[in-house]
Amino acid sequence: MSNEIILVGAGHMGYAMLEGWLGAEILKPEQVVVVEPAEALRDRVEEHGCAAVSSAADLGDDLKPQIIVLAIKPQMMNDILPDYKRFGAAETTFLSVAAGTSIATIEGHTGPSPVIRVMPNTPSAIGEGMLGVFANERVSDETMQFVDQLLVTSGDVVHVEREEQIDAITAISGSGPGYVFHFIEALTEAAKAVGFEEDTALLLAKQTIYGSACLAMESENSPTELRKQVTSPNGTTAAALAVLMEGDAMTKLVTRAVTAARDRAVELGK
Ligand SMILES: NC(=O)c1ccc[n+]([C@@H]2O[C@H](COP(=O)([O-])OP(=O)(O)OC[C@H]3O[C@@H](n4cnc5c(N)ncnc54)[C@H](O)[C@@H]3O)[C@@H](O)[C@H]2O)c1
Ligand code: PRO
Repeated sequence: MSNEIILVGAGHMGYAMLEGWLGAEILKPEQVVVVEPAEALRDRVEEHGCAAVSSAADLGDDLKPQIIVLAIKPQMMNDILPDYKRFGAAETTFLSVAAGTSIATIEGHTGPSPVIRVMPNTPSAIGEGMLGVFANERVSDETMQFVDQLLVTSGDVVHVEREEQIDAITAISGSGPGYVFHFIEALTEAAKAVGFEEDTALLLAKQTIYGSACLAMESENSPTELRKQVTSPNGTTAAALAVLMEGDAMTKLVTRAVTAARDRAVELGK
């Protein structure tokens, strides 16, 4: 079996994953062909030694890829997928990272095909991603093993049993970095409000989130226990948490946000 991969879209997500795969030497540059209309983004992948073309029409007639990675916007799927119909109903597996787009939508264009949905996140760019995976029954064990090998170079991988769980993963870990970056923004603004310059405020916020995330990963204690260890009775943390936890405010707000993201993923799939 060949390991040839066509990567459709080398934007934020497509490029982040490609860098991980090449960096971990799971793939050699000559095994990947990238389809990307933006010239600057083609140049970027060509610097890694990958071939890059601007449209599917420029792909060779004799190409028989093992995997086509779809890293394009969900709103573009219906326009772009017909260009890949010729690879459908063959040995090619379609791997989509698009939010919302269902396997049924993809097979609507390609015909019955092996399809894997992966929901990565942007920390995949530095190998610290969280990735959810769902594969249809047409995906062979051999291809799934190979794809898992690729995906672990981007971070932690969980397989889910039902396709709709990918929408829920999208709302937690797919979009999650956006929530965390917003919390960094908020903490930075708060640091400025209590008197720090921008640079120091940003450092205080980023290192606090980074250190806390590392401790949560490394410690055997739960986040609840770790929170209690920070919180002296009648102390400073207690004063702040009284604001954030009043009426479960933070949990309710985050749950509303996650539900909105999950609902949007469902909507994008329609
Ligand atoms: N960015 C994230 O955090 C994230 C996380 C998980 C999943 N995703 C999913 O990844 C997908 C891509 O998102 P992104 O953030 O990388 O967007 P992006 O805009 O950075 O990348 C999309 C790329 O597709 C290219 N493109 C447009 N038309 C094309 C065509 N006809 N053929 C090939 N390429 C074409 C664009 O030039 C662009 O570089 C989306 O479906 C999104 O839901 C994104
Ligand atoms: N970025 C994509 C979006 O916002 C999908 C998850 C993260 O739609």
